[in-house]
Amino acid sequence: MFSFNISSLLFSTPSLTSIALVLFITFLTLRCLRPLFSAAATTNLHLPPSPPKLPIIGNLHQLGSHPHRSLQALSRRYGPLMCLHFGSAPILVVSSSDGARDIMKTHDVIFAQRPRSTMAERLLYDRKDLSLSPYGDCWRQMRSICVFHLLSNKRVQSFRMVREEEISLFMEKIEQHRSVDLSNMFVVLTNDIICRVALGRKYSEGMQGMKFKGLLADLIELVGIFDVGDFIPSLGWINKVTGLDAKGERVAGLLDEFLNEVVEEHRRKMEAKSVGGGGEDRRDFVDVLLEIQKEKTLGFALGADSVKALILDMFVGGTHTTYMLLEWAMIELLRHPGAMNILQTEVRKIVNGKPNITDEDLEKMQYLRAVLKETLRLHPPIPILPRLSTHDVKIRGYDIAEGTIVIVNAWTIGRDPMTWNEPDEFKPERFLNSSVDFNGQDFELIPFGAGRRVCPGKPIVMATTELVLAHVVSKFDWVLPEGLKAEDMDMTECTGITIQRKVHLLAVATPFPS
Ligand code: HEM
Repeated sequence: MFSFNISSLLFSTPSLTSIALVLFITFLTLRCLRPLFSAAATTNLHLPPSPPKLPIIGNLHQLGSHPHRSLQALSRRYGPLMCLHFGSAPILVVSSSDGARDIMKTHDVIFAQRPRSTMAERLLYDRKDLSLSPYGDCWRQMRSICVFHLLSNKRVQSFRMVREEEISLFMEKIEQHRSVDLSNMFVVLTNDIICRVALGRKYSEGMQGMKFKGLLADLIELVGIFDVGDFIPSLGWINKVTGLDAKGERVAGLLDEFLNEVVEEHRRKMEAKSVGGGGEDRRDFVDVLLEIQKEKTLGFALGADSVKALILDMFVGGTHTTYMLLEWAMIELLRHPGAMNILQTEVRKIVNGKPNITDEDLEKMQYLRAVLKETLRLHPPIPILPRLSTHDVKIRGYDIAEGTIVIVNAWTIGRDPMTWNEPDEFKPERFLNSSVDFNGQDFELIPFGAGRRVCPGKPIVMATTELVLAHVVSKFDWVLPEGLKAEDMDMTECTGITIQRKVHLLAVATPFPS
């Protein structure tokens, strides 16, 4: 996604070649002259070390197809705080837990902003959601809705039956087929759970289901896309030529249509006083948001676009990430039969043949929690965390200017040899007698981020993944398909800014006890 070739993009369309050439030369000239004017202002600044950069694109060419890995390699050379340029935009890359603490704790208010993304703003109602909302009153309101009304422990608890029903269907499918594509199955499971929790029902079958599935895939792809125009505005026109702008418009329009229908359906039910089948605990996210909107209980008006934007946040933040965590956990367990064995022994002993796994059972499963932590340390689904500085500030003696984009590389931090023993090895045991947690207080493990912008979805993630994994490993024994050895598993990651394995995880299940 990041490894594009600027010259081929510029000159691939013959009819635009001459315009492109003029723009290119004008921009290049301006770029070359600019340092002459700005040098005087910057000479007294103490800036972090920087790799040499190219005209126009800066260091973009160094990001490669796996930015978290390329940034790790660069940080080994230039240090845990380094300055890159994406086009002309300065980017501070943070690759140590100390640096992350400075950004996300000591100076959290200064870095509580997100960098702008034209595509994500188009899809998420011009930042009326939570994840892109500029830090301020509006963000605070969206955040409180998410933390207290949608994703609180109490609300997550209220959806236990949904999780149990979906997991039970998932287990039936495994029982029927035995030889399964676990990647696909985890995608369907996490989508179905979030659909029922957020929208009140599943959208996985029939034409409507197909349409929604396609739209969701487009949304996730587009939100994560690297938009060259955000960093080199004079090249923004490329998106028109490649069709990216048109695709963004089309997907935003279709999603809006879909969400309008969902909201209308919920309104009609509310008017008929049959919300979610009765009882406060059965309300889905749309019900809760419409009630807040109607009753103005929070002391501010919640706009129609904010309701739809928040729903999309739940899908963008909630589906892909949760499925990736489950997939990586199973990949690592299949590659490490010793760890799988310890986990199965723990879970089976606690479950003790009961059909259901309770919250009290999960509480006792320490190795299960250690497996999930170790998976998130090695494979944080969102490896690089974006922030933006709103003031000039000194970090570790370096001057960081207002408007600098900051990338905290959670992936590199999770594999820092100064912090972790054998950092590239999968060893859940390291967390058994350790107080290190991923709650945003321990900066050596920040898969959910930290500070004001920390992920609000952690309670629902843990409630879902612990229950799924406990079921999957206690009720079945697992092996790789015949002929595939654990050491030969292809661990190549997909290109892009999330960490996903390229090939699907196929595995064979045998019921336990057999
Ligand atoms: C394994 C699963 C997940 C992981 C690893 C994850 C990770 C993250 C990370 C790293 C951030 C940025 C934090 C920062 O900048 O400090 C974030 C933000 C966010 N996440 Fe998650 N997330 C997960 C699941 C979820 C779920 C299930 C939801 C909702 C249903 C969700 C909703 C959000 C939202 C709304 C934000 C933006 C918060 C803000 O800007 O104030 N996430 N997540």
